[in-house]
Amino acid sequence: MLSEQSAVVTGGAQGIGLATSRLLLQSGAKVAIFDLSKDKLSTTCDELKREFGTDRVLSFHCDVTDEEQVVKGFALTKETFGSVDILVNNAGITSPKEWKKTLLINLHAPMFASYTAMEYMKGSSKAVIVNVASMAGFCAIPGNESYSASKSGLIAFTRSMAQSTEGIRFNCICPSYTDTPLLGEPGKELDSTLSFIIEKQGGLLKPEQVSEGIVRLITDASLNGQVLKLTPRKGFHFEKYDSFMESLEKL
Ligand SMILES: NC(=O)C1=CN([C@@H]2O[C@H](COP(=O)(O)OP(=O)(O)OC[C@H]3O[C@@H](n4cnc5c(N)ncnc54)[C@H](O)[C@@H]3O)[C@@H](O)[C@H]2O)C=CC1
Ligand SMILES: CCCCCC(=O)/C=C/C=C\C/C=C\C/C=C\CCCC(=O)O
Repeated sequence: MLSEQSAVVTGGAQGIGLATSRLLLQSGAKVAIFDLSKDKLSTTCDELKREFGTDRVLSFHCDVTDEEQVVKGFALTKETFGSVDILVNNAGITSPKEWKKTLLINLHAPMFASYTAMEYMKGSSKAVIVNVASMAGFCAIPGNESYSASKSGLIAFTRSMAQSTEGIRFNCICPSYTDTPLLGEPGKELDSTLSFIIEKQGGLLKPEQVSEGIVRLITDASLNGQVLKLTPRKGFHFEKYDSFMESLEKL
């Protein structure tokens, strides 16, 4: 399905990014993983190389907020795989006290990576960028304003780019709480408020469910500017929007 295509997945060393990298590889793509955690990146990429072949996996250690490193990563991906066709902006953090860092990683970095990728995607007939936002972009989390704002911003960025960019599709996915290390150390009991919230949402999603949605947004060429929500109760459902012109008429 995705053979001859090459993808960059940021934050692909674990969680949703790892599930996405694996599904992309299973679908035939070559995958470059950009991640900050040297150890996890190395363990994950070794495992994926054993499973899918050394020539289909590229490991790139970087901080997505370091613009110079990100440009190097795209250049290396193009040099190694011959093209850059797919970008999944997945790396993200939640850290209520570090609001500037949260905005830098969750919003500024995906925007910079998208602008950079667009340069490397020239000549690709299948170029697509998927941003991993969150239901927090719709349901603002009390006390976690930087996270919620970063995800609302990422949704707006995606929709705006989709309307103004020729030849590259932009979509985003908005999962609710998903079972990954982002929510707490694996194996450790979750914080009681978080456990209560997760019970309210109907349980946790699995990273593999989210990756299925991401790959759908990549492979279905009819999808552009789409915001795909995913929750335990409703499953996949697209947010419905008026066009910009229709919105103006309703102001
Ligand atoms: N787990 C959840 O409940 C949900 C997560 N999301 C979003 O999904 C995305 C992935 O999250 P998870 O897999 O849950 O998180 P995770 O914490 O399990 O994985 C995030 C990965 O990103 C990497 N990373 C973090 N900062 C980085 C940086 N500055 N540069 C490069 N790599 C960096 C980490 O090393 C890690 O490998 C995030 O954008 C998150 O906001 C969205 C909805 C729900
Ligand atoms: C419905 C929103 C789903 C957002 C899921 C997501 O993207 C991941 C977020 C990760 C962490 C949020 C952390 C903690 C939330 C815990 C407490 C909120 C406090 C609520 C309150 O005090 O009322």
